[in-house]
Amino acid sequence: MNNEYERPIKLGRISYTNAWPVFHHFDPAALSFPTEIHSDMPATLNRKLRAGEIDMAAISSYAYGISSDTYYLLPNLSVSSNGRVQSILLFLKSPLEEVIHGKIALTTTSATSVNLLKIIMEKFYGGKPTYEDAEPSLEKMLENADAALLIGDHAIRASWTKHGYRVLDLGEVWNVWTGHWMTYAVWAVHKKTANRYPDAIHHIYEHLLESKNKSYRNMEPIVAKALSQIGGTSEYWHNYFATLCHDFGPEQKAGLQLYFRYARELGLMANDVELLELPVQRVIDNLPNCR
Ligand SMILES: C=C(OC1C=C(C(=O)O)C=C[C@H]1O)C(=O)O
Repeated sequence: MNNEYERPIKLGRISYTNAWPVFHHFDPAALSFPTEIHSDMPATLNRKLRAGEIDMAAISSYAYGISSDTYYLLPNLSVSSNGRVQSILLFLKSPLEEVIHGKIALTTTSATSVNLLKIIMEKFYGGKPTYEDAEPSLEKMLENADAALLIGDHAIRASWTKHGYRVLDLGEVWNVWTGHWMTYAVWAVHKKTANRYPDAIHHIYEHLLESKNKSYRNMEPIVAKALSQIGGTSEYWHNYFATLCHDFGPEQKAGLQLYFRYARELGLMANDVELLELPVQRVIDNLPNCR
């Protein structure tokens, strides 16, 4: 162990497939200092990062927004889409006109999408539904709700069942109403950790970016892993990873700032957000992957 570090750096990894292209080739053993990976659902990583139980993580963009003063963003990393995302889905048991004044069950794994849903329901559709947190299980959620929001692999698996419900893709609704990209997750690091261990944090960042670049040069290993762990078809996964974007450039930032503005207007968020990025020690090549 390098004596400069009194403790391991703790890195949170989203357990859903949407983050795999960034993490797949990331190997903590290749680093010259101890790094621990904490895999979890986004909402859990949001809480752990906020509490300082981990140092850096992929978290919900909403969770970044409400605590942006304590974090740096890792440049050029996000989970975004320009339209359909395929894994942020509202399943409608009742007609949309009823849902917007009815009851919606919300997965406990999300923060960005639950607030995106509120923006869509209240600002775009002029509704005022009631919301209820629920474990991510479609049939259970719909037992006493008019609609259910699922994200990530829970949404993907549910979309493959013969459920018979109408489905809204929130990435698509957002894009139709705003014309913007939507960013669901970002990579954040505590400023105090980054200031204390700048070399370590920069190194981890470099490895994450290299992992992403490698994934985008060849998505096959990630598709194969998704097939064996989740199921589905090779075509489905190639299409899913092509739909997502893992960069965080001007277009993604503009979409996210609009989301933050709408969240503030609805009282879902109190503060303005400055997207402050980790100062990089040297320029690292990024293989652009957003279309
Ligand atoms: C595209 C997705 O992005 C995500 C959505 C998140 C949220 O709603 O808080 C958080 C992280 C990502 O998992 C997804 O989960 O399907």
